[in-house]
Order: sequence, then structure tokens, then C-alpha cells
Amino acid sequence: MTKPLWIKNASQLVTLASEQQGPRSKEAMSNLGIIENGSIWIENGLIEAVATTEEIKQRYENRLHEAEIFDANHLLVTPGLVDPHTHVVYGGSREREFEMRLEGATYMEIMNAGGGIHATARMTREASEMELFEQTSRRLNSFLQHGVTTIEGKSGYGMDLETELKQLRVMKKLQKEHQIDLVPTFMGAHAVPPEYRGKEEQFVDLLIEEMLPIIAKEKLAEFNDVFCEKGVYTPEQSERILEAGKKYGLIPKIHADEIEPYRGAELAAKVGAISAEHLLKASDHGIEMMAKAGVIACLLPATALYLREEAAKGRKMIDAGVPVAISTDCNPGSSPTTSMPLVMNLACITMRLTPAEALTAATYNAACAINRQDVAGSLEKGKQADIVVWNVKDYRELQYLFGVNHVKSVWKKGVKVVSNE
Ligand SMILES: N=CN[C@@H](CCC(=O)O)C(=O)O
Ligand SMILES: [Zn+2]
Repeated sequence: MTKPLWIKNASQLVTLASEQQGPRSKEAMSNLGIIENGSIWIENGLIEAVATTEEIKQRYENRLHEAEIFDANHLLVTPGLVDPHTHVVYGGSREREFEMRLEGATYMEIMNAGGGIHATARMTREASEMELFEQTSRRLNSFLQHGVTTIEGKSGYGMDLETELKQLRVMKKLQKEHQIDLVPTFMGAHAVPPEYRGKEEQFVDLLIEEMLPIIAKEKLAEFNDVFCEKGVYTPEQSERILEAGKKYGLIPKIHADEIEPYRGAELAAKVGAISAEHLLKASDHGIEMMAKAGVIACLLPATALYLREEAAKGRKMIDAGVPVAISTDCNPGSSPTTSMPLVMNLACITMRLTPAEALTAATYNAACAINRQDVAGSLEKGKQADIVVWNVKDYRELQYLFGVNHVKSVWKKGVKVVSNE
């Protein structure tokens, strides 16, 4: 039994607690459940009570002497941030492509010429499991430094069985050995491997008949994702892959309508995807269908900025009743960042989310997008004590004072993992 932990004197304790279950949309995204001068009592890594400092003091009067006490000193306290979309396991880097894009090449031109995802696939195939483990581990440390305590990670830089398994096994090892919670997604359909150009259907067959059964048998993934995009996988091929994954218990996710409108949002609703990603070019009809089906829009404003594209219509989606989550999309090509605070800021500036909506999108709704809403995303009794103390007093300052890492301390399951004091 570890000592109880008491975090007291938060200027604002942003709990995001709510009676409502499931992803939040419309006005519900603005209810942060703030407790002024708040306090949290933690036992064995789990939240036991959330209330004002005075209430907790009275309730635990007889046990205060045995607790470890952290005085937040009138600073902001929030749940650990959740990043529901990353490609964090990869080899090599692509800084030359960054220059090429500044010189005028587009993301798809680079990819079709054998760069982009293909370049990272080559470097990931060459990297040993140990190298991938170490490189990814460093990135996960950086996520923690930015207040992120749970992330999703995708395979997809192999697109052959061996390398896809290597990426997923690295994630499995990291789940055991790294403090961050890492939720695995299989994304064998991230690009069409060069050897299958013009024979896409054969690759889809291989993915369905050979890769999915092994991944399911070894329990290496919870979600199944597809890059549904013109020149990559068609909506029909994407549907086949996602429906096949469902038979193995893998929940569908879709990279949809990123570069061109391609009925990706519509497909997400049709297959009952938990989330649809990017959506820069999603149609109004697709947005409407997502709202009806309750598909979470996982928006990636750092990627849009990095590719110098117009951001997704986040404001419009929330107003239309789509629950919105946000993410770094951490990857070596279109968004090499681990900063969710930056993403919250961009969500406000480029998609006109309010600071409260951006915080909901980076915590509770993000947890819903990876099925972790029962353990993460809000500060409520029984949930993991994943907590961030920030060097600001008001939650709006997180988005307002941009480009600065305001993290002071981070706890993961009640254990302090970052201390910038
Ligand atoms: N768009 C497809 N996949 C990734 C990018 C991967 C890469 O460029 O390496 C994304 O979500 O942005
Ligand atoms: Zn992605």
C-alpha cells in the first residue's frame, strides 16, 4: 500500500466531470466542471475524491498526517491530456521533405515519387526492434513533458507483415515498460506498398487474409485504421478492410478526406467508426452523417498548418453536433510534434474552438476516441490519477499564452513522472 496523495489548492481544478456518458458535442463541450480552490485525494494510483480543498481537508481529517501532500499553490490543475492519433513508432526522419515542400512540392507528389510514408517505411524496416523501442521511448518522454499521459499509436510504416508486427510488438513492450499509456492501432493500409502498385486489391486481400488474423490472435491492436484517400485506398477498399477488422474485434478508424473530398466522412458513419481523422475536406453531408452516427471527428490542426492547408471546419462540426477530439498526429512527415498544448492553441486559432472546447477535445473526447473514457480524460472518483499542474492559473491561459510549455508537474497513476519545479 502506497501513501495516499493529496493535491491541494488548485486555483481551478478542471475535472470535466459530467453525468453524461460518451463523447460530448455542442454545449456539453464547454462544461469543464471547474472547482475553484480544488483538491484531489488519491489512493493507490486512483482518484478517491475530488472537491474543494476545504471539503477534502474535513473529509480526510484523520488521515492527513499519513498523506503525501502536494501544494498546487493556486495554479491550474487538469486531467492528463490524451492524444488519440499518433504515428509515434518510426525509424529515421524526413527534414529534406520539409524543405522540398517549402520549395513547392506537395505531400502527395513526394509520396508518389517514393518519399513520404514510403521513405519512413524503408527506414522503419531497417531499424531494429531495440532502436525503434528507444527512439519511441524518447518521444513518449516528450509527450509526458507536454502533459500527455495517454496516447494512441499506429503501425503502418511497414506494410509488410514483419515490420507491421515489429511496430506493434514495440508498442506492446512500451505498454509494459513506459509510464505513458499507449493504445495500439493496426494501420497496414497506410499506403500502397510500391510492389503492389496497380495490384491494390491483392494487397487488400493479403492484409485481410494474412495480417489481420495474426494481429488479432496476438492481441496486438484494438483499432484498425485505413488511409482512405484518392490515390491511396478507395472508399470501397477501405470499407472491406474495416469490415474485415470488425470480424476480429478491431474497432474502425479512418484517415478521411484529408487531401481531397472522397466520401471518407460518409464511410466512417456507414461502418460505425469510433472516429474519423483529419477531415479537412469533409463534405457537409459527411459531417451530418457523422453527427447522426456519433462518430468522433479527430482533428489535427498541427498537420494542416505544417502542410500549409486550411484547417478542418472544427467550429462547424461542433455546431452540427459532431463530438470533436484533437491530436498531434505525431509523425515524421506532416506533423513532427509531441505538443498537445500547441494543438489546443491551433484548435482555437485555426478552427475557432473556444479554449473550453479545445480542452474537452484534448481530454475527455480524446479518451472517448480511443475507448479510454472509463479510466482517463477527466478527474472523477475511480479513474486513474493522471494529473497535470500547470504554471498558469486559468485554463484559458493554456491556449492564450502559446508556444510555451506551461507544464509544472505530471502524475501518471498517482506517480509523479514530470517535475519542473
Ligand atoms: N495521412 C496519412 N498519414 C499520416 C502521415 C504519415 C506520414 O507522412 O508519414 C497522417 O495522418 O498525417
Ligand atoms: Zn495519421
